[in-house]
Amino acid sequence: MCGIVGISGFTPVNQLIYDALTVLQHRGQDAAGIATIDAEGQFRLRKANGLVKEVFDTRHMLRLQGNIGIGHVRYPTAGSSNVSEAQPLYVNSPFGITLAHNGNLTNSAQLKKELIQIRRHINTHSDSELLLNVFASELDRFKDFRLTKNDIFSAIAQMHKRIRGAYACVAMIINHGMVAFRDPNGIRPLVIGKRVLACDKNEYMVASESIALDTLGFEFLRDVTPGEAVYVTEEGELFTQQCAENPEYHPCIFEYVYFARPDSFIDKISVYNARVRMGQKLGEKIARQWQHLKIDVVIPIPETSCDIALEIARILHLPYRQGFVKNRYVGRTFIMPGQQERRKSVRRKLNANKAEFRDKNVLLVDDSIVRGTTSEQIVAIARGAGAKQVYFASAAPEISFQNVYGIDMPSVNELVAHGRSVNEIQEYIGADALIFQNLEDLIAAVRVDNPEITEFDCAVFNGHYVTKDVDQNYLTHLNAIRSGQNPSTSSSSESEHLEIYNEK
Ligand SMILES: O=P(O)(O)OC[C@H]1O[C@H](OP(=O)(O)OP(=O)(O)O)[C@H](O)[C@@H]1O
Ligand SMILES: NC(=O)CC[C@H](N)C(=O)O
Ligand SMILES: [Mg+2]
Repeated sequence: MCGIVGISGFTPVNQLIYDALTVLQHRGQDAAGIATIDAEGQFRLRKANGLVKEVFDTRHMLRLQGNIGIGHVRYPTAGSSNVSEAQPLYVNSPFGITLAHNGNLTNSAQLKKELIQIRRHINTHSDSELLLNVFASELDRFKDFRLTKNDIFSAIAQMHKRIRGAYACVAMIINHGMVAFRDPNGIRPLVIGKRVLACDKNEYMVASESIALDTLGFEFLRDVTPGEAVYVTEEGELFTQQCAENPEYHPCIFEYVYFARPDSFIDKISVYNARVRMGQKLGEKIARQWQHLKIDVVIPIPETSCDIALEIARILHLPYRQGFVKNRYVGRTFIMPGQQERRKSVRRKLNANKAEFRDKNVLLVDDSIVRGTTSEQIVAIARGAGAKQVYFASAAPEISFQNVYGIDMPSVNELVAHGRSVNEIQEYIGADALIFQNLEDLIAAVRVDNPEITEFDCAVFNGHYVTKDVDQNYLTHLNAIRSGQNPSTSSSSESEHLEIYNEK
């Protein structure tokens, strides 16, 4: 679940994009990158593996000159974690184009074949490189050196016909400006904002989450709608157009469960309110089904489940206690690459506050159980801290199906709920009782703020893929190519090499 940002302004954007990426860091911890266009019309680019604060030194920031730029934080879902697949990505034909992508394509093999046939070289296993080349090939159909806004919009309309999957993107075209677009199902989020300078000129910003606009002092204008494209010319003029033939609103429900920050609004829905309502629904289910259990205290598993657990405690009239202390210097474990790394990090990240567990029946609450990495260890930690009984509640239903739209769950074998009953999962994680949210309740909890959304992408829970192109063959193939894959990150020497190649 990567984070993307783009700013088209009249003042230097390097620091603004850096700040936006730090706010979007929770969406990707593997690599970060920024590209700008300088006063001579040249791209400046810096990208490497690592957190935003590790990737950009002062010397990089000084080189990232220009009043227009885009940025990316990466959580890989295709190819590898290698720095060659870090974003923004770049092509030099038919124009200099850089692009940053959040999502995952489902017809990559087909696109690659088509691109090779029209003599476009693909150098990595990144689906985003394919997407960029499809965009470039569609722009190549226009022979005038200067593209009009209609040319750009019709190139995106053609892309929507060729590309399947999830994609929220921001790009820059040399001599033209900034372009952003969202796939026809709106699976990944994208918002647009503006700020007005003292000289009365408008600067525009697009980002994965509204919090990036808040932090940078941009006014939230609206969500980019599914299938819609945004074009801000070099002169700062904004144009938007619907480019999909049959757009539908199917945002990914897992953004609300886990990915997005609680203070974001996605498609008019407050992520925080959605989580509180998840807590309410789950609390009510616990009250109905666990009357026989005597719970002493409700304890969240920081950080994402805190808002949910607080509401459960309120519904159950029980105390809420911070039984686990989170090490603030360890990032999100679920989006780390490799199971070994994820396992080790849970213990480094969370430690029990023993006084909250001793001789108590505790209800541990998490937003979701995916591979069971967190829950399995946390139940053992709670017991080690002296808990009598350890009950566990998940605010999301059982995750039994692969994700193909930008969450790294390519293999069902990794999912603890796949092929297991609730009792078996309970046994696997070592809890004394386990309860999951119902899918209808999760959907109801999220939908309240925006009833216009009739169907969310809930594929990980129900196996229904909204792009309608995902069949068992594809899922089996995905399982085979990415099962247990633990892509290595690049060495620092590789990264330096790339840096010299790309940077002024
Ligand atoms: O079953 P698993 O495979 O362990 O995945 C689920 C866990 O991972 C996430 O936490 P994470 O540490 O990524 O981030 P957080 O601090 O935002 O909760 C999520 O909130 C669950 O706690
Ligand atoms: N999580 C994402 O959005 C990943 C984007 C893209 N598929 C990549 O792997 O780089
Ligand atoms: Mg968590």
